[in-house]
Amino acid sequence: MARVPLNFDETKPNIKERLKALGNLPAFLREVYLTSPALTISNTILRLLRSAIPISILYIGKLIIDEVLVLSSTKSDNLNQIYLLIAAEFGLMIISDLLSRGIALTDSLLGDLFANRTSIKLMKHAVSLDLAQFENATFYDKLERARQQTNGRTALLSQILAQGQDAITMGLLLVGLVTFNPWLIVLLLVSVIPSFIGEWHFNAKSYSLQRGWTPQRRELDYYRFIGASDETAKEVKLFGLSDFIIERFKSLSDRYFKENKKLAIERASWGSLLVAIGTLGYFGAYTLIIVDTVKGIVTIGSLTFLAGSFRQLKSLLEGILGRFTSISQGALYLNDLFEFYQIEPQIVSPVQAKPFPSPIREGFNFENVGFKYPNSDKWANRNLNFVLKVGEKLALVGENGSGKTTLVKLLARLYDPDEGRILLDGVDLKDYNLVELREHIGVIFQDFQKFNFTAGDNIAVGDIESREELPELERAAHQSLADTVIEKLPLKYDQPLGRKFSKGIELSGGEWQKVALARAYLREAEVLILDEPTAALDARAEYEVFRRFAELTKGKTAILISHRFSTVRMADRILVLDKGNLLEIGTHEELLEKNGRYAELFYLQAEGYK
Ligand SMILES: Nc1ncnc2c1ncn2[C@@H]1O[C@H](COP(=O)(O)OP(=O)(O)OP(=O)(O)O)[C@@H](O)[C@H]1O
Repeated sequence: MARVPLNFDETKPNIKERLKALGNLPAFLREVYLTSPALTISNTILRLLRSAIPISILYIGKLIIDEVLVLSSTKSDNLNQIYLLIAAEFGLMIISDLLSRGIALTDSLLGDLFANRTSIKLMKHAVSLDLAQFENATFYDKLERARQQTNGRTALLSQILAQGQDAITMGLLLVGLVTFNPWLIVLLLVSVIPSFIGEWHFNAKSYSLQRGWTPQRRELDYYRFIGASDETAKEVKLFGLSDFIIERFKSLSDRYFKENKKLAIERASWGSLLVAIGTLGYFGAYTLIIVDTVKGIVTIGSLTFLAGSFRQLKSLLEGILGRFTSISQGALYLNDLFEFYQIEPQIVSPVQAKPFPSPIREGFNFENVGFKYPNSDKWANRNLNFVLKVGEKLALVGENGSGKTTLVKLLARLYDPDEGRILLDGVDLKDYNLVELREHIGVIFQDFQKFNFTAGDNIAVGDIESREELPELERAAHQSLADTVIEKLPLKYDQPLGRKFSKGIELSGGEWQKVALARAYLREAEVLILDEPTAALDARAEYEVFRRFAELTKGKTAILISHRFSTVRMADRILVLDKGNLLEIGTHEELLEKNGRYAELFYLQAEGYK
């Protein structure tokens, strides 16, 4: 979707920039049309028809009054013409109501569909972006503002369509007015322009305020969430954090309220003054029409027609100008949405991507790999040189923060190295098809997601294509010991897990871990990565998991991260990381013999168990 580039301080757009943002509207309308061509066309036709109603009603009203005057002055009792006109007026009223309802209906249907379509597009785009982009606060501000656009823009749509409709109605009324007295146009402008200028000015201020407050609004949402959520309730209660969180929420929301209040008061005061000026213009026009009637320049019927037209024109013009400012404000908000769509992922498949080498022949080769997180100056991994042979089980060991998880994130191309490269069968990982690469690597992270889905779906997320294949799910559950957990659930594989929705059952940490582990087994991946998969398991379960792991991953390449040496020693080789650097690598025996860090940590833990 095209977007008008805005090179300015976007929190304080000036008039030119705001007009420029209107350039977003064609792209927006195109999106609306694509949402439902049938509804968009129906809505447009209904509005076109509806726009001719006001002048028709007014004109028939004029004809009725003139006819009444003729009849009463000639003392005629032939009322046929009058009855016909009244019937026509009645018919128009009914049609007008039907059209308005049709417009409201198509508006709301189109609005709902558009909001859904935008939400889906937003989710699709968000998931295509890099993890690195999610680690940036500015990105979250953009995402937040874009998300607001999904519902907020429904109103914009009705406004744009109503604008077109009112413009046509106004054009027709204006023709009538000009025919009688061109001066009325000048008075009309005097009666609406002052309040338009006021609206324009205050809408700009309100936009700046809203936009400038995006980070704080996110913060408020965060306090609202941690202050009242099942995920945080335990700690909030035990640590007695409620008052602390409420106080932070209160002080921030009070500041927001004060700023909003100041603007609202300013707006109301100026608004009253500007409307008074406008009313003066309105009464000027009214006087002019009355004087013309008294002088006999126009008929009494025309007096009612003109006064009615003028009143309607005034409110239409006010509506159009007022709406114009909110449409231009809406167009500025659209920038946020289109800007979000324009964020491009950096980690992508190359144009001529190589297929994943299935089966892998040699393995991975880390060549001087270094990586810093985007928001950090510290190397999370540096100078990594080692080979992970196909079929090998490699354990990663190291203190907290030594770079173990980062290493596997690089392997799965969640990030790309800043230095050096990772080769798979002699080819840079970046040259492979990204989707295939991720399909062939099964990773279970220590902070795996506990989805509030059914137990079956919680396993199926490992390979969502096999969601309907119960035997496959059962196989994976058996391999990861999750079957013992699921057997005890009343609804078995159909049991909703988590507490967010009704009928949901919460599992213990270890039970969740078994379910998550099944995801890795479900996916027939050639490379399996388990990042502290057993941290929450009891000793017996851990032993059993690893006995099976060794069997199940025969011939597969696997990486295992663990702080438990009983687990680690089952690996073919062990890589010890220290502050992101490779300190030692070798078999359990070799490293013990070396008597370095591994041996030190191993004996330290063994000591603890004595
Ligand atoms: N998303 C991130 N943004 C910035 N820095 C990060 C991020 N994730 C990790 N780090 C930093 O990178 C370093 C390595 O982290 P990593 O998660 O790889 O360690 P780890 O060895 O897996 O630790 P643990 O044993 O605690 O799981 C740490 O210093 C950490 O603070």
